Amino acid sequence: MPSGIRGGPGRPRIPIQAYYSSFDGMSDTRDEPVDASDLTNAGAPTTVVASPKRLISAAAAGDAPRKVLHINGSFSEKEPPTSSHISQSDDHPPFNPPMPWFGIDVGGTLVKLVYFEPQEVLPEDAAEEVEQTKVILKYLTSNKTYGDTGIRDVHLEMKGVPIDHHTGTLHFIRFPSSAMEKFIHLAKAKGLSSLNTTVCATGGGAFAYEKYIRQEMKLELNKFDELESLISGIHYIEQHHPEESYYFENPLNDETCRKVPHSIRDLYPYLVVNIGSGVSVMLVESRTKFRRVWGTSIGGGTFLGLCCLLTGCETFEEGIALAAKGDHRNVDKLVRDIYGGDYSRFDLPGDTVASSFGQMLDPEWRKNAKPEDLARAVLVTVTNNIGSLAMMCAMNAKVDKVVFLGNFLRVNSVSMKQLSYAMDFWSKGKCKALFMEHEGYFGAVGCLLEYMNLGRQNAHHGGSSDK
Ligand SMILES: Nc1ncnc2c1ncn2[C@@H]1O[C@H](COP(=O)(O)OP(=O)(O)OP(=O)(O)O)[C@@H](O)[C@H]1O
Ligand SMILES: CC(C)(CO)[C@@H](O)C(=O)NCCC(=O)O
Repeated sequence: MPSGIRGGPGRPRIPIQAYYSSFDGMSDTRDEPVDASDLTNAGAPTTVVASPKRLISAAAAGDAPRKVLHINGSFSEKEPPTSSHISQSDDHPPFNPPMPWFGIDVGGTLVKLVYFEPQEVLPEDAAEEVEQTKVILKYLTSNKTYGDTGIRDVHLEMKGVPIDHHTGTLHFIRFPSSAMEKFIHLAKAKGLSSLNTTVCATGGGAFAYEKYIRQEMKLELNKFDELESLISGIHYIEQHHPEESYYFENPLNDETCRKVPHSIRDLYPYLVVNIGSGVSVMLVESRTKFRRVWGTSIGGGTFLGLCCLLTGCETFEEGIALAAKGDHRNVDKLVRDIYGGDYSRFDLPGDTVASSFGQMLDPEWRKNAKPEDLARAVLVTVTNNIGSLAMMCAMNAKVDKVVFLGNFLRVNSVSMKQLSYAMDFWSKGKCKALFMEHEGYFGAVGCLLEYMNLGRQNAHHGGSSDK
């Protein structure tokens, strides 16, 4: 069986279309059909690739395969192969996809770009590619900000990490999705489109900007499912960053609260609640098996949108800073505002929110509510709603670990602590809220892994949804 091709005995197979290209020089490819029903006959020496452009850059790098197998289709209906199917120890020859090596996740609010800088000396005979890559590398790594809105999260950088046969540094960069067109022009100006490369992208924007990217940059675009990328990114980062996941001990006590590292490796099953613009909830049952079980439109975008509307703030950071010093009790109606105390019969303490924004029907309360109180009330409303949804999904799936991710949690310890407290309170201590340091970058990491695998497989499939 050629390296990277996995079927797995007993799994249902669906048709695969395949053909060989004989490769005799810089631009000569000839297609020969093969019997795709028996890939074990594929013969040696074969490398599986996705893009004819790769052939040309492989020739430039001096590692062109004699024959190339192009595959369209899936390997199995139930378990599509992803980067996570291919372990670091797979016995296959080193494969170098064209540089630069990055994955990009174009979300509803933010674009996340993860760039892999290899430690190794780049091959001499790919001089042009290397030179251009160096220009891009220098631009990315010598700056911490790009234009008006691009930011490199230096504190998240990961050094000495392996991807496939390479070791290097992962850089984490983000900018608003509204700057996507500007980014495309900047990338073009930095010479990205002159490289023989394929761009791998995930997130809704990979679809929305597909035509524009193809037109402007004349690059091949490979789109990957955002949730599949997210899950494989989680597995990868968890494996290579020792204190990635953690929980909060004593979340609501400022003096004793502390972050406690807690690995989620092989702790299946667990829920992943990704809080981006909207919220997706996934049940992860094994390294290769997950499904989207629920979602809600009341997410990070809701917080930011309502916060801008109610307080006049302009940025997420401003909104979070306001919320941090506000008091939601000046806006929300509590159980004790209705009962005069606890509603003991059903275990509802008096300080539980009975009605979010419930005091705002009174003109006097409205007059007294400060912008920071309103910001806090929006944050509490959105966070509580996500928490109770996560709790119901956890109960339904009978899991006791819920991993909360997404950029809504960036610089937002208020929500993380509140989620920790709420999960613990509602589950009577049975359910634990976990968090991860690389918050919103997992989709982009998964996409990078797909890119690094592009040479060995050409699969693109999403998880299922049973909402
Ligand atoms: N600098 C920022 N600018 C805007 N929003 C931010 C910023 N930092 C954190 N956020 C929060 O993160 C959310 C976006 O999170 P994330 O990047 O994970 O999702 P997305 O990919 O843009 O959205 P989706 O997955 O729904 O398409 C915003 O809605 C906001 O609440
Ligand atoms: C549409 C996506 C998946 C885009 O990332 C996300 O914003 C989301 O899960 N929104 C919630 C949609 C819903 O299930 O109601």
